[in-house]
Amino acid sequence: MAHTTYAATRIRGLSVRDIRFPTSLEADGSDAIHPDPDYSCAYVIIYTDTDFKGHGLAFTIGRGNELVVAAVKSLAKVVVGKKLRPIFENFAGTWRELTSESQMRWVGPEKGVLHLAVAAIVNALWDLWARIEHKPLWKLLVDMEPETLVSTIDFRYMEDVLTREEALQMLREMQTGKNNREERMINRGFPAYITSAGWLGYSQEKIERLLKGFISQGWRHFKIKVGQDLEDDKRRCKIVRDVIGEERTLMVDANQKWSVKEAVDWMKELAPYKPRWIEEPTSPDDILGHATIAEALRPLGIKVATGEMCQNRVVFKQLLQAKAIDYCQIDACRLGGVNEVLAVYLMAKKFNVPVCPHAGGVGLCEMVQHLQMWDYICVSGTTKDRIIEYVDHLQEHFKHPRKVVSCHYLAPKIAGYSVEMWEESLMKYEYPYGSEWKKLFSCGKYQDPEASPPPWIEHRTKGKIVYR
Ligand SMILES: C[C@H](O)[C@@H](O)[C@@H](O)[C@H](O)C(=O)O
Ligand SMILES: [Mg+2]
Repeated sequence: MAHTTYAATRIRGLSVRDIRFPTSLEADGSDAIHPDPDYSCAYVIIYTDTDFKGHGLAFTIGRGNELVVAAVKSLAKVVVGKKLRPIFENFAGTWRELTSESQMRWVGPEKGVLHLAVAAIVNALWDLWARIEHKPLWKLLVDMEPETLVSTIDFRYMEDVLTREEALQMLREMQTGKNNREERMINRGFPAYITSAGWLGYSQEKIERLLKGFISQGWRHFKIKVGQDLEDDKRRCKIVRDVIGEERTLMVDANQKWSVKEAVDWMKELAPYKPRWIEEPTSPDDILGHATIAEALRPLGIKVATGEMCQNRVVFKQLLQAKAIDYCQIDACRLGGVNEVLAVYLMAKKFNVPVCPHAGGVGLCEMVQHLQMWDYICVSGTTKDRIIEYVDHLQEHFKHPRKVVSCHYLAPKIAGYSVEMWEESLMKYEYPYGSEWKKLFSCGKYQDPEASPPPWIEHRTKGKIVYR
C-alpha cells in the first residue's frame, strides 16, 4: 500500500453536524416500535493538513442525534492532532483508544450513544484512508494483504471463538479466485431486497401500489413490518403474498416488539404466509431468547435474523455461539465502524452464518455495499443466502449514492466510503437551524426547540449558580 502518501499527513480538525430529515411526515421508516422516525445522522468530517478529508456518519432516527453529536465532540481529541501513519498502521490500537477512552468508556462501553459516535469517527477515518489510496473502500479492503487487514481488528473479547491466526488463515485461503469474484462484483453487483413498500404506517392501497411498481422493476425479495396487531399483520401478509405470489420471497421484521413466547406464538400465526425470516423478534440483548425463538420456528421453516441493534462483536459472538441467529445483520454504524464489522464478518464465516446487512436509514446502503462486496470477494466467496437491504429514500443527498440496477448493488467506483453528502443538503437539513427546518417550524409541522424554555431547571453560571 502507498503508505508514503500519508506518511506526514496530520489530522488538523474534526467537525460534526446534526443532520435530520423529516421522514416521519410520510411514515417512511415506521415500524412497530418506531412509529415516527425522522431519519438523521451525526455527520463527521475529518480535516487533514492536506486536501484529503474523510467523511463518516452514524445513523439515528431523530431525537437523541444531538447526544451522538456531543459524544463525537468529546471523543475528537483521540484523533485530532495525530498523524495518519500511526493511526492506520496500528488501526486496532487506535480503535481501542476510541472505544476504551479511560473515562468516557464508563458511559459505554462499546455500546449505545458512545459506540455510535465511535462509528461516525471510525467510518470517516476509513473514508479518508480509501481516498488517499484512490480506491473505493471495498477495493481498499480487497487489495489489503491479509496481515494488514487483520491488523485493523481488535481481537479482545473474541479470541475464544476466533484468533488472529485463524482469521489470517481464513483470508489466506480465500486469496485464490479473488480476481474472478471481483470481476463478478464489477459486472453483476450484489443482490438486494427491498423494504420500501413495507413500512408499518403505510396504507393498504400504498403498499399494494408500491409492491406492484417494484415487481414491475424486477424485485423478487420484499420485507414488511409486523408486530403491532396480529389480525392486521395477517391481513397485510396476505395482501403482500397475493401481490408477490408464491415464487417471490417475503421477510418480516418486528423491531423487538415481542417477549420470547409472544414472538413464537405470533410467528406461528404468520407461518402460512411463508416468511423467510423474522427479524428482531425480541430484545437485541436477549441472546438465549433468540435461541429459543430460532429453535421453535425452525420446524416451520422460519429463520431468525437480527443485528441492526446488536451493540458489539461480543453480543454477535454469543448470538453465533448460541445458534440464536440464522442471518447476521451487521450494521455499518451500530458496530464501532469498519474495524468491528470486519471482525463480525469473520466470526460469521467461522459459524457458517450468512451476513445480510441492515441498510436504509441515512447512508447505510452506501456503506454496507462496500462491506458485503469485500465479504464476497475475500471471506465468504458466495452470494448464497446473502442479500443486502435496499430502501429508496434520501439518496439524493449523497454525492455518490449507491447504484442499484436489476436489483443488484453495483460496485462503487469512486474513492472513499460513499457517504459524502452535498453541502447544500447539509445546510438545508442541519437541525435546528437549516433552512428546511426553519420552514417546518414556521408552518407548524414541527415545534422549534428554541421557541419554548427547556423543561429542565437550568444552572446559570456567570459567577453563581441559580436554581429556578
Ligand atoms: C426505524 C427504522 O426505519 C427501522 O424500522 C429499520 O431500520 C428497519 O428495522 C429495517 O430493517 O430496515
Ligand atoms: Mg429491521
